[in-house]
Amino acid sequence: MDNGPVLLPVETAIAADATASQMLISAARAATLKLANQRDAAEPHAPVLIRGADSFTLNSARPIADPALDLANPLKGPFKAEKIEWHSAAVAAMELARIAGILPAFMADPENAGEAERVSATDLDAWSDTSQISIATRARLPVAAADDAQIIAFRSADDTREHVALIIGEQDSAREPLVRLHSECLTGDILGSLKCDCGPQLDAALGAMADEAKSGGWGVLLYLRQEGRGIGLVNKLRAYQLQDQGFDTVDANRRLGLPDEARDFPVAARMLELIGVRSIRLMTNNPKKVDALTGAGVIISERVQHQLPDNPHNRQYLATKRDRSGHLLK
Ligand SMILES: Nc1nc2c(ncn2[C@@H]2O[C@H](COP(=O)(O)OP(=O)(O)OP(=O)(O)O)[C@@H](O)[C@H]2O)c(=O)[nH]1
Ligand SMILES: [Zn+2]
Repeated sequence: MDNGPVLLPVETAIAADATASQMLISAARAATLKLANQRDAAEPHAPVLIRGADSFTLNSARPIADPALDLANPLKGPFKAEKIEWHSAAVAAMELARIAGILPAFMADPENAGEAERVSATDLDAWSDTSQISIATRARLPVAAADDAQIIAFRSADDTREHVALIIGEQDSAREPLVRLHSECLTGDILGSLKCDCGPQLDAALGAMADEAKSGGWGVLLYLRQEGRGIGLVNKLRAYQLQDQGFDTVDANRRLGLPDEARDFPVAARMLELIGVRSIRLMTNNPKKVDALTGAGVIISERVQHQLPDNPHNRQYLATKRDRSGHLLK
């Protein structure tokens, strides 16, 4: 890392013989490891540098990195937290781990780790620069909800995630479209998971847009490749495992040392801009989506409630949305 040491990600490292005297982990993880001088766990995604009595190996680092393994591996220690002289590099490393969808844990300045690839904290700025996003292609796409839909795919130079928009009905600049920002949820969208409300919300949004199109209006579904609110599929499933141990959605993410909300909504604003949409009616119960889009220059003339019936498996998830994440749910 520019202005910092070589950092070896514990989850994906293949250098079996690597050892290091220090590890970079999240403040949340440091709090769980009961470090005396840990950073304030109020910012669970913040970096903390730790040293143990012995050098870390990949085998000993893994249970330190992964809270989902805590029940099976009573933790070793003690560890002590040390001052980080390369703080901005450490913050960037935590963010890179989130974007890569891996556990935010690294061996610092490892031996026998092989060749390192140089990265810089400013690489992250290029990654989140929405002006890099452009329309890659469009095609007619008949879907179950509407057989005259059109799909638009987007690409960005520094981001491999391919976001898409589905346009239902005839685009009409004189009329505000009904818009839904849907964040990827493989478990809910594809497998019919009952743990969340994503699948029914997606179907209902497409249905509402089809109804709108029948009465001369139109709709835009933005399908954002920000699985698990931006922490990735594997980390979301780790959070599910922690939820089964009793943590709610917010605390499960935080315990993993990840933000409970890490989606970047400016991406959605840029997609709307590229389609030629400035003013919308937004289907959501989440006031933070409204604020984030408004902040990115989209005019929201109306928030359309988008609440679906609950089930015994997602009742707690929805209650957490309402009680801890500020969703306007009845
Ligand atoms: N980390 C994490 N992500 C989850 C969990 N359950 C669902 N998700 C993700 O949450 C995202 C869905 O959120 P959305 O339906 O867009 O909505 P929202 O911000 O809650 O608000 P609405 O617009 O009102 O639906 C998807 O990316 C899911 O993968 C969970 O338990 N943990
Ligand atoms: Zn879901």
